[in-house]
Amino acid sequence: MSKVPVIEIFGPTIQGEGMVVGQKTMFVRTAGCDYSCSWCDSSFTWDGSGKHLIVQMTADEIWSELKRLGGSGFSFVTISGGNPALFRNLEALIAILKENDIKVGVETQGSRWQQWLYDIDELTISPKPPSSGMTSDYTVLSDILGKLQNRNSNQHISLKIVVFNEEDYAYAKQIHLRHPTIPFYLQVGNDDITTTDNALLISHLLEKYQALIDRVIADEEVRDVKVLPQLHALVWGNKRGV
Ligand SMILES: C[S@@+](CC[C@H](N)C(=O)[O-])C[C@H]1O[C@@H](n2cnc3c(N)ncnc32)[C@H](O)[C@@H]1O
Ligand SMILES: Nc1nc2[nH]cc(C(=O)O)c2c(=O)[nH]1
Ligand code: SF4
Ligand SMILES: [Mg+2]
Repeated sequence: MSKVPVIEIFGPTIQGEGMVVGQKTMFVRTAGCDYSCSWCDSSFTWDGSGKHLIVQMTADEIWSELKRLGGSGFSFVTISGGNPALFRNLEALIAILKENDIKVGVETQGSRWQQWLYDIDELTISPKPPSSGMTSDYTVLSDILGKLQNRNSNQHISLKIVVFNEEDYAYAKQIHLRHPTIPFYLQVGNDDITTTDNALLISHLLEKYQALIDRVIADEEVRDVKVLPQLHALVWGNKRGV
């Protein structure tokens, strides 16, 4: 049976970001990314520092681990990474989750296409702004968004862009204006991804959140937008596996 490199499986926790923020969910995090964002809060998935944690797993093995950790106490699984869209083989896991009436969320940056993206219930596409150091391939992004437009109405897609500065804001706005019908989320960038001083981090992130809200309030051209912090960072700081 085909395998996928998994670096962590955890939960139940809550989805801390984006369109289903607050949702009780399990997480499956794949290893490896085609990007290397300067501020990636999950760089251990691709920079070698988490190499010893990577396990090649079949879909059945992943499902068993999800049940071992979550028992019968979950109905939602979020697949993140790294970039999970690097792996065609995830189709087997998604099939098992569907068979068991589990809703599936995916976090990906919109740089790679997979057929199984058609089957995701809550799909977050998160193109990367200039501060990441990455450059977006707009052709690939538009192609992916175009393909996903006609899925059935109980499947949802959103664009979620992390903002660290004014240039990032301009980038996010441009993406939104190119794809005005896709639900648009702005997320506060965490610029201190190593601190263990939660009180300091949380007050800092709340200040950043306020600044991002103020930016949106002042912008008459950006109307249909949701502005969110990373809720998990406000609750647990930079802790991993939550
Ligand atoms: C770690 S990524 C994994 C999935 C996929 N590679 C992606 O970037 O969408 C999950 C989410 O965390 C966001 N993220 C990563 N580092 C962050 C940071 N320092 N502050 C805020 N959000 C961050 C990403 O933009 C993405 O939306
Ligand atoms: N609670 C929680 N919510 C999250 N939303 C997106 C995450 C990610 O790293 O992809 C994440 C995460 O790592 N934890
Ligand atoms: S695309 Fe996602 S996982 Fe990859 S480096 Fe950027 S934030 Fe990290
Ligand atoms: Mg994260």
